[in-house]
This record gives sequence, C-alpha cells and structure tokens, in this order.
Amino acid sequence: MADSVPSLEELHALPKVQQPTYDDPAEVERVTDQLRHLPPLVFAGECDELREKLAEVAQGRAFLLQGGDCAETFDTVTGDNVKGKLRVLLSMAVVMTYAGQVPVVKVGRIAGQYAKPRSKDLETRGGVSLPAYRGDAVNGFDFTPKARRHDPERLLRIYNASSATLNLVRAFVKGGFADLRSIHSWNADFVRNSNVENRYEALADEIERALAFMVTCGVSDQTLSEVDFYASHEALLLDYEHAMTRIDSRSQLPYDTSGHMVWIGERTRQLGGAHVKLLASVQNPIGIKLGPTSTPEDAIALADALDPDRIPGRITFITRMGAANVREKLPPLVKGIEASGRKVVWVCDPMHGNTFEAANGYKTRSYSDVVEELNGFFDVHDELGTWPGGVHIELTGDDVTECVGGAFQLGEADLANRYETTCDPRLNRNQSLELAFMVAERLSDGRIKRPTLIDEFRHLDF
Ligand SMILES: O=C[C@H](O)[C@H](O)COP(=O)(O)O
Ligand SMILES: C=C(OP(=O)(O)O)C(=O)O
Ligand SMILES: [Mn+2]
Repeated sequence: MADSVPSLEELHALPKVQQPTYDDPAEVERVTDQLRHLPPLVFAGECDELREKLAEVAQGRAFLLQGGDCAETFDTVTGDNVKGKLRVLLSMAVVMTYAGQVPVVKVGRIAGQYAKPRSKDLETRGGVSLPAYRGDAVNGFDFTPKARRHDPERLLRIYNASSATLNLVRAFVKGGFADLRSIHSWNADFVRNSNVENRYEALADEIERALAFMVTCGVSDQTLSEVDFYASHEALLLDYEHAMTRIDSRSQLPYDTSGHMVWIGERTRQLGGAHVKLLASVQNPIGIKLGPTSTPEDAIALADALDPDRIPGRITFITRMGAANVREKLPPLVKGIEASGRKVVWVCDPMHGNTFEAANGYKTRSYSDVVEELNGFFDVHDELGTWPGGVHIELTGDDVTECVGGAFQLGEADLANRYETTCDPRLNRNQSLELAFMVAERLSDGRIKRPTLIDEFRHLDF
C-alpha cells in the first residue's frame, strides 16, 4: 500500500468528523502513549490470513458472515455474553455452510466495536441537552453531565475490554467450544417450539450424520474441532486506531493491530479525510460502508485511495441502501467497480438503511425490511452476474426485543420487554438464525442440483 503511516498531528490536521472533543490534550497524550506501549491485540499474520480468505470471497468461492453488536459495552464483557454472540454466529455459519453449500468466513463485530458516530451531537431529554452517547470508548450511557463527558481514559478501557473479549473468543474457537460435533449444544436452551429451532435441530441432526461419516473416512479431529474467527470494528477514533498501529516485525509494514479487519463508516469516508488517510497506510483488510447517496465515482475513488495496488481481499464494500433503495442504488455501484476491473467483496448490511422510530419512541428495524434488502441484494447480483459476497448484521445472542417481526412476530408493544442496546436495534438469536436460513436458501438457489435441505425442511411447517 502506498502511504507510510501519517503522524497523529498530520492526521488531525486533515478534515475529520465524528471525533471526541476532549478538554485536556495532555490527558489524551498520556493515554495514547500508554496504548503505544501495550501489546498488539492481533497479529499481522492473522490479518493477512483473513485478507486471503476475503480474496476467496471476492472470487465467488466463499461467503462472509460479519456480525455482532452495534455497540459493545463494558458491562457486557462477560463470559456469557461473549459465548452467546459466538454461538449465534457459529450457528448461522453452520446453516450457511451446510444448507448454502459455501465456505463461510466468520468475522465478529466484536472486541473493539466501542465507538459510535452519531447523527446529532446533543441529546435532549425533558428540556435538558447533554452530549450524545458516542459509545463506551468515548463517554457513558447514563444521562448525566459526568457520564457524558468525553473521557480519554476510556481508550485504555476499550483496549482492556477488547483484549479480554478476544482472549475468550480465541479460547472458545480453538479450545473445543466450536467443535462441530457439539452443534446441538450451542442452541440447547432455545425457546421451545420455535420453528427456527425445529429447522436448526433437523439440520444439526443431518450434520451429525455427515460428520460421523467423515470421521469414519479419516477426517482429522482438528478440522472438526477448531474454526477461524476474526475480529472487526469501525475504525472511528483516530487517536486510538493510530496508537494501535504497529510495524510488523516480519515485513516492516504497518498494521492496525486493534482488530483483524477495520471498516470506514458511512459518515467518515470522505476522500482526503483523516480516516481514509490512516487506513490507506495499513495492511489490514478494509471495509467501506456505502449508503444510498454513494456514486460509482465515490466507490472507485475510495478503492483507488485505499487499495492502489489492487491487493486481492483488501477491499470489502459494505452496502447499506435500505430495502426501498437497494434495487435502484446498488446496480450502478457494482457496474462501476466491475468496469474498473476490480474484484472486491460485496457485502449487504441490511440494518443501517432500515432504521425507524416506532410509535412508542423506540429506535427499531423490521425483520421484513431486513429480508427485503437482502433479497434485493441477491437479485441485483444475480442479474449482474456478480457474487453476493456476504452479510453484515447487527445481532446478539440474547433474546432481546429490539427489532420487530421475525418468527415470533414481535410487535412494537413488545419492544419495551428487553430493549438493551445502547445504540442500534439488533436481531435477537431467533431472528438471526431465521435470517441465516433465508440467506442459505438464496445461496443454494439454482446452484445445487440435488433436492436441497431447505426442500427437506418444508414439511416442518415454518
Ligand atoms: O450504528 C450507528 C448508528 O446508526 C449511528 O450511530 C447513528 O445513530 P443515530 O442516528 O441514533 O445517531
Ligand atoms: C454506524 C454504523 O454504520 P454506518 O456507518 O453504515 O451508518 C454501524 O455499522 O454501526
Ligand atoms: Mn449500528
């Protein structure tokens, strides 16, 4: 990649948006100095490995599942919470791999997703205005002046929280939890009688039979017991991401070691801006969010700025058009990039273009809009002959009530029951698994000649 890492001063001199306003620069410097001396959270070789897997996705030989919280919080860095997110992601991946018949690259919005861009700088309640909550990396969720102060010390806390999370994720995925032979137990405490559960259990039974056969044939134990799982987040806070950027001792090249994959958000992807400049200088695979106002020229210019050498797997475009826009807005972008000769990963984020406020004031999304955008995404790629490379989902392993619809037909009145997100509404575990079946169905459409598993499940009445 072309650029060397800019100094922090150079970065801050560039146009930048969505940054904290700290009141004591000396405090920020003390914190970033400490961060610079702490060990990297990820190893450069792992970032390369993920980039190579994403290159396979770009070629249409694999599919990306990227998912997790909108905003991780310090309070939810617990064993149960991390396990819950991991098991829903692993279950989704199994459904997509087996029913969709495609290898799935697994990436969490996890171990670093602590900073949020916001539409408004201030939040007003009962006539009182305070700084908006910008994620635990910046300030606290409580509506008090003390909590809402932008506190640089929090950057050290996100380092520690990310480190604890990643440590557990690594232990789970390499230490036996992800063993394919225990897929039944990942969802052992499903809500009984759910149609999603029936489908999952039927699929798990079939996989168990297939695994028994593979073991008999001599497939190695390690293949079944370990998975590769990667961490990603939005690289929003320039001070933090810059402090976590290190030179790889093997290659002498810079990597942002705060996560394996980092992405640039819809609000911070200005050409010539600080975020693009910083991420252009590191070797990690990079995501770029593209909303409905993006033009093909924007997409091409961003790809050129971030990937002048056209390194396979480097660029993932995460499109978030909204269900009503995707069929009109996505094709010009895909055509433009294809015409430029690039092979990128195209991922659908069916969440961020479909947010609305329910009558009772909750920020929510409808499961049917999510499915509608995904269907539009698959249809567009079918028509253009390009590969629909993956999905990017805000989800949780808990049975929260934040998005309406889905198998249990959650209504707006149900939102109050378990609305726990501090930012955007997430799919709960059942909605997430239901979505995985929908995606698997689209992936296997017309590609698998034998009667599909989905056909076999039809009698289950879902
Ligand atoms: O994921 C993030 C949100 O979409 C973003 O922070 C904007 O949310 P807001 O409109 O509530 O500020
Ligand atoms: C803020 C987010 O998305 P976007 O940049 O697409 O709005 C997000 O992914 O949480
Ligand atoms: Mn979000």
